[in-house]
Amino acid sequence: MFVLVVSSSTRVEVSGLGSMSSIAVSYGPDGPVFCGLKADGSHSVSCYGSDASVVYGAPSRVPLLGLTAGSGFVCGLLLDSNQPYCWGSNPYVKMGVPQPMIEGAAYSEISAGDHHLCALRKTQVLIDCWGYNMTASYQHNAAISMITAGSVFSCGLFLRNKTTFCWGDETGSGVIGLIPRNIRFHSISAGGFHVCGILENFQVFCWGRSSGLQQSVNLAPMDPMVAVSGGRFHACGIKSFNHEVLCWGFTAGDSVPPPKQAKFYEITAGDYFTCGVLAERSLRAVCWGSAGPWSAPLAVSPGVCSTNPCGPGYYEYSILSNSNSVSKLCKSIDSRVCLPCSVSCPQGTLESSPCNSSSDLKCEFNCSTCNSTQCSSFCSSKTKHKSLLSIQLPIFLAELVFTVILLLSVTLAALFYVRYKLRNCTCNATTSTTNMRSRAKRTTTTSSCPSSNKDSVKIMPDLRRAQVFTYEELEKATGKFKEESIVGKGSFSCVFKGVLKDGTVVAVKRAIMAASPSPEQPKRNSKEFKTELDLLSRLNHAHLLNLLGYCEEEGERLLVYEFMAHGSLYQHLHGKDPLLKKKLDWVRRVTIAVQAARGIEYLHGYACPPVIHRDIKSSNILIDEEHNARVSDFGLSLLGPTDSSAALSELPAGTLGYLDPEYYRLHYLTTKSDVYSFGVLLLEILSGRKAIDMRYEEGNIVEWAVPLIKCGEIEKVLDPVLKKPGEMEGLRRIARVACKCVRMRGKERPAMEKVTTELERGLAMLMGSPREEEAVLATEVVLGSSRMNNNSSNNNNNNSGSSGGSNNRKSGRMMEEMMEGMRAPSWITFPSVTSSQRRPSGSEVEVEVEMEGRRRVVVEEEEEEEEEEIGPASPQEELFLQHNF
Ligand SMILES: Nc1ncnc2c1ncn2[C@@H]1O[C@H](COP(=O)(O)OP(=O)(O)OP(=O)(O)O)[C@@H](O)[C@H]1O
Repeated sequence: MFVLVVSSSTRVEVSGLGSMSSIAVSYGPDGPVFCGLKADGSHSVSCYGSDASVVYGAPSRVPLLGLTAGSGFVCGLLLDSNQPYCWGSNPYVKMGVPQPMIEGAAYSEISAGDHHLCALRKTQVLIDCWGYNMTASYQHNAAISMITAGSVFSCGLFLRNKTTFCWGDETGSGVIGLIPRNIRFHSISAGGFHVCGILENFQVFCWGRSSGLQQSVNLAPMDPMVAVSGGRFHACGIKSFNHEVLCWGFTAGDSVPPPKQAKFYEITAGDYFTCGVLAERSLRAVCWGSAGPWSAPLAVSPGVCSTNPCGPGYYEYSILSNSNSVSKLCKSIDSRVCLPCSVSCPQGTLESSPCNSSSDLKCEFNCSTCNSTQCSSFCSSKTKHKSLLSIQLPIFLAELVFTVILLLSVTLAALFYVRYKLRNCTCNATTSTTNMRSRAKRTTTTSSCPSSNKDSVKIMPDLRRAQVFTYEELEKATGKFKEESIVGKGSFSCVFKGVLKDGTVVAVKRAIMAASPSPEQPKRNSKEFKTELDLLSRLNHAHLLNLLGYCEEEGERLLVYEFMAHGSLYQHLHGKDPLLKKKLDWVRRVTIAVQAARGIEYLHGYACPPVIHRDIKSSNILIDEEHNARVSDFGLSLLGPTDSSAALSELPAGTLGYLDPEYYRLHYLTTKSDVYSFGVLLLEILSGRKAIDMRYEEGNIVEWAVPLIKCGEIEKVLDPVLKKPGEMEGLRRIARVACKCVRMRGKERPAMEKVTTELERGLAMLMGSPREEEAVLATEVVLGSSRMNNNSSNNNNNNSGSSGGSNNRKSGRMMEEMMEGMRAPSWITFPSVTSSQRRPSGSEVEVEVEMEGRRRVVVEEEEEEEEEEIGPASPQEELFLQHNF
């Protein structure tokens, strides 16, 4: 039966910049993060977004009652002890349980502002606050029903007389002086510099100062609301009439509007970003506003669990799961989520069943007074349905059976045909592999990319290598994309581990999709998906992540990669397990750096036109089963101009801390922007610190490490968890090259090939090579296992005895042994596959180019790069860095 659940309600809900809810949005310099309590009764939290300290710091196994968030941090109310627990980073709020914590204190509600957190004691007359300008206990004479926090202030609502009170910093907001003394509220929700409340007639009233903005947040719409939530300069509410969201106040230019015609149970706002739980069976969360993740691939609880019975005007939320049992949202049997009842049906509809303790009011169209197309189609389908049942049912059933049989036979025939075709394909596998290899070989040998004849040497898109998977196959492989299969999350995607039918272990990257067809985000996801698919199917290198296939079905976009058993370098350096970091000794770290450098060098030097990755960072360096590094995540990559020294004018994209200042400031993008990011990565590897880590006085790794390295104090930079190596020269060399990579001017940074050479020498010294110049070769054998073209070295390499695949494998094993501490007895040098392919610098070189079936020799000249010392940053540059990082 058609059921329409709409209309106004007797109860109101609030959650805002910092009110407690089942969902929360943190904001701040590292971007917004959405966190939500899962709808599976576990009370565990999951977070999605760009601020790694919030996303990865979330206590996913600790049960929480509710959430609130501020600038760069999220806090949950612990289910067991009723004390707050915060994670993320904020200089004013202590992460973990905030301190000082009064022994035995138990709280019923928490609410966070920009840099503070307040909690209402269960006794309801005492509020404890922690953080910027607010650390104190506030005693009241009357019971308080709820609290909420704005940017630098907090407010509460008295239970009995329903008036409000606020405290904290009045500057900028004026909320304290402007409190409406005689107005009674159902509830209140503070935003950045304002407070909005729902009056007893369900209309919204806001006060505060809107900082001179034209779209004043104080001008709330007239529509009655069941929930309201305040952002920095805006507020959003759920309309009581149809549960759709309405936002008002200031919105940034690039803002995604709230989804149209979507109904919500709950909403919460960050600063310029708002999220809500959809009032549908999926209980998905969707977000809108500026930046951020646009939806979360999990069901989120529509409200906070309470031990109190749902009073009059509420109904207990329950939903039938697939197995027809009621799915549980709360851990304890005595707890429940109470949602407000709708009290009347919208115009043109009639009440079909009233709100009771277990279900909301249900309405359906009144077929006798139909005046909308929606109503007409509902009524006509109802009539048709009736007549079908009475007259046409037997015919309909016969037709149905016939169609099913027909479909089954067609499907079976198709299946047999595909199987037959596939059986025929198996014997061609070697041939196609050989073809692939020869294609890859061509890719490498066309490295010089001469501008005179650029079209003829371009790598043509070749999507044949990427297999097309069906959604069903990947769903099966990942156990229906279950939570336990998630191995990582990015800002716009979730990565799942999966096992294909043939036993291949794969990583499946699933784009997090916007529920609303907002103009910007789906385009962006789709663009990143296409870029990654297009680039990865053209590129082939031992140190680039291999794409196995993709699936694009009904709006789902999935990429399938080789599975990287040891996760990302970020997880090793900054993950929860400190042992992982310790295990990554100097040789392993530098090995990973060399391998990543090789992958990037390939993108810059051999792909034609060159590829600029634009998002080099430790979470995009993955580590495979054999501990080899692979560069991943080509979603932001761009094809550069054929002349690799020329620049593109692109709006900056990437990750803060790794972004090239020249690109960030001037939108001047060249391959040297990747060199800058790689320099930051090198400093991260050497120091074990994050690119930006606000726990330190100097939070920016470049600002902190470069002066120390330049003063010769490299020991102060090296990761304290590792013992200093006996021979420091290798690491010194690497630190120096890192400094060169992060020079302010792109032109002054070395090209990737130089960086790789320097790193290889550093690694050789670290491993005790007697002669640094020779040492390069030994590492290349380990690191440069050229899966792409095992024999391509023959072109330029005279010493071909060890360049074959088996020798590579053998030497790879030997190196692995060495890396495991079982070093080979003496220094071993092998001719290098990779260096022979590399475009040499500083001399006249001959590069063989194969074009249109003909071979020709291109003579290329390159200038020797000057090895100048790193000059100090100019005052303007320093100012720029301080300002931006
Ligand atoms: N092929 C893979 N094998 C194993 N783990 C993977 C694989 N690809 C990605 N991951 C894991 O998933 C995480 C997320 O990857 P993803 O590329 O989506 O995002 P990211 O680069 O970390 O972040 P962002 O998208 O914000 O730049 C990675 O950091 C890594 O831990």
